[in-house]
Parts: sequence; C-alpha cells; structure tokens
Amino acid sequence: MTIEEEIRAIQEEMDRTQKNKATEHHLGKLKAKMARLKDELIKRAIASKGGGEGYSVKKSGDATVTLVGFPSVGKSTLINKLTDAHSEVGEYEFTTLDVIPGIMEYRQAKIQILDLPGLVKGASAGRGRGREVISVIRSCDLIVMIIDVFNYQHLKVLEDELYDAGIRINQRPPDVTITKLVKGGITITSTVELSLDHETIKTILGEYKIHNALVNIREDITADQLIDVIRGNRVYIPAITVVNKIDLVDKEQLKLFPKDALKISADMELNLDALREEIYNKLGFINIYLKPQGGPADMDEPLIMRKGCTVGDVCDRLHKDFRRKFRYARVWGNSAKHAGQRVGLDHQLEDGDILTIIIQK
Ligand SMILES: Nc1nc2c(ncn2[C@@H]2O[C@H](COP(=O)(O)OP(=O)(O)OP(=O)(O)O)[C@@H](O)[C@H]2O)c(=O)[nH]1
Ligand SMILES: [K+]
Ligand SMILES: [Mg+2]
Repeated sequence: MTIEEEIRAIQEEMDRTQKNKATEHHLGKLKAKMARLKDELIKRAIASKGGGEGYSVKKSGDATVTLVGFPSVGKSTLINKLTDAHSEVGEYEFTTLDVIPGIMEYRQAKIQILDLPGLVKGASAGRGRGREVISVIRSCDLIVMIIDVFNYQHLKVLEDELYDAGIRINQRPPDVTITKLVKGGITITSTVELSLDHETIKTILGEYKIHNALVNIREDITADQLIDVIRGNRVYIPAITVVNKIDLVDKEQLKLFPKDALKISADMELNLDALREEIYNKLGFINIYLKPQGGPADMDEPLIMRKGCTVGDVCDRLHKDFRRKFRYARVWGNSAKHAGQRVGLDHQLEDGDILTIIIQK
C-alpha cells in the first residue's frame, strides 16, 4: 500500500468507528497513526531534491513574499505590476516554470516578491514541480494566496497542500514543551483543560518512539498540533488571500467571497494600493536606528527589521562576522529598561529602538 492508500484506509476505519468511551483509545491510536503517515508525506514534500534540481533563489530586500496559486490565476500579471520584474504572461497554464524575483519598494522597505509556477492538487506529494515550489514557499516571510473569481474552491485545495507540506499559515507554534528523559515514563502536566486524553497523548508519543518524557501543555491542542511539536519541522508563516480578475464579474458576485479576502484586478490595476499596504502591514516591519559608539544615531536611515527580531538578527543583517565577534550592545527606546541598557544577542528589539553594537576588534 502507498502512504496515500494507507491514509485513506485509516480514514475509512475512523469514519466507521462510533465515538464513545469504549472506542476512545482505539480512535486515539488511529489518529496517531494517521498523523504519523501524514508526517511522512511532509517529509517527502520538504526534501527539495527528489524530482529534480531545486530552485536556487537568492534572497534580497527586507523580506520575501511568495505568490501562491493555481495556474493562470494571474500571478505573473501581478508581479509585473507590483515590482520591477518582467515575468511572462500567457493564457495557457504553466506559463511560468521558474521562480521569478522582483522588488517592490514601499514606504522605505524593499520587499522581494517571488513569482512561482502554479501549484496544483498533489503538489506536496511531488506533482508538477510541487516539491521544489514548496521548498521555496517554506522559506518565505509571507504567502499571498491568489485565486481567481471563477475558482473559489481552489482556496481550500491550496490551504490543504500547504498544510500537507508542513506549512502552518496564520498560526503560532503550539505552546507545548517536550523534554525527553532516559527513564520514568511519560509525565503530562497542563495548565488548561485538554480535549486530548492522556492515553491518546501517550499513544501519539509512542508512535514516535518517545516513552520517557516530561510534557508540558499550556494550551488546548489537537493531535495534529502535538505531532507538529514532536516533529519540529513545521514552519509558521503569515498569509493573505487575494481574489483576482474582479473586472470579469459584477459587484454582487463579489459578495460571495469572504470579507477579509482582498479583491483585485491585476490586469486593470484595481485595488493594488490596498494590496501593497496589506503586504507591508502583514510583514510587521519595525525601524531600528544604529548609533556608532560615542557618536550620534543615524536617524535618517533606519534599518528595516521585522517585529520580534533580536540584536542577533541585526548583527546577521549587518555583517556575516558580527554575531561571532559580538561583545555586547546598548539599547535606547521601547525595549530598554533604562536608557543605554546593556543587552546580549537574544534581546528582543522594538520599533524605534536605537542600538549600539560593540564587537571585538
Ligand atoms: N480579466 C483579467 N485577466 C487577467 C487578470 N490577471 C491576469 N489575467 C489574465 O489571465 C491569464 C493568466 O495570467 P498569468 O499572469 O500568466 O497567470 P499565472 O498565474 O502567472 O499563470 P501560470 O504562470 O501559468 O501559473 C492571462 O491571459 C492574463 O492576461 C485580471 O485581473 N483580469
Ligand atoms: K498563464
Ligand atoms: Mg505565471
């Protein structure tokens, strides 16, 4: 049996099984098995080799955004309008076969946008150049999911493909820690009421050969989320949904789409300003001002970083040796307990902070 067939067989068994106290543990076991099989698919999807050469994309700018959608929804048309790129547009599917980068300059930020080949159902299992495309998506900072006005149902397919590739959109990592031990069995502690019973949790851990561990759960999680924590290879990426080609339908029809989806026409340049703004906001940029030791801060040209960044991230941005040569830093502003606070690489910065980095000579 292939993995896909096994998954289907287990799903059928789960559907057949009545939910009650007597079957709870059996269902838990099936759930655990199912989750582990899906995990096999993810492992396959993220192995960027396999089908052929991976795409080599050089990252540039302050953040990287990918355009993800079925063939011919208008990804290339859009990147040509938003950036300096010239990506081929065609009426036929799979016009774009490579990753095409472009830069969108917006409010002092340089945002790299990547036009990608169309994604189809089965991409995460390697259909088309699915695996290679997915490995590019996994390393971006924001996903723009594009559907066109005639194919709303594709949105769910896209979401499922990303999910099966270990990409969690608009989610935070589950608040769970697992500390493996050499003996003593499994101890589960939780600060909230859990929907998963302890037996199921143990069964899932057992599927991954974890028999001794401290498990601390601080939010109500699903079986899939527990496996996300065990595997640790999931990526958590924000996403926005865009409906393209609105010039082809009337206003009434647009009401059928969810409120939070942005409705645009790439071709007719309708609503593109709102999209630029949304991309910028969703990336959560902050300004960090650098101050050389003993001198005034450069207040004209801030370093553009992302919310949640650390002093170490700033070091990486400035020079490849800075992290290694780092001694300490001083910070003024919102993240500082007092002006000029001495901080280390892990210190989290906030918008408007002024920073001095001291490195070894
Ligand atoms: N009416 C209308 N047509 C559009 C719009 N955007 C794109 N198109 C047309 O849709 C077709 C596909 O556009 P592309 O930009 O090549 O789409 P794509 O998503 O890059 O396609 P692949 O690279 O093949 O995956 C072309 O004929 C475009 O002219 C739009 O906003 N309105
Ligand atoms: K096309
Ligand atoms: Mg294209």
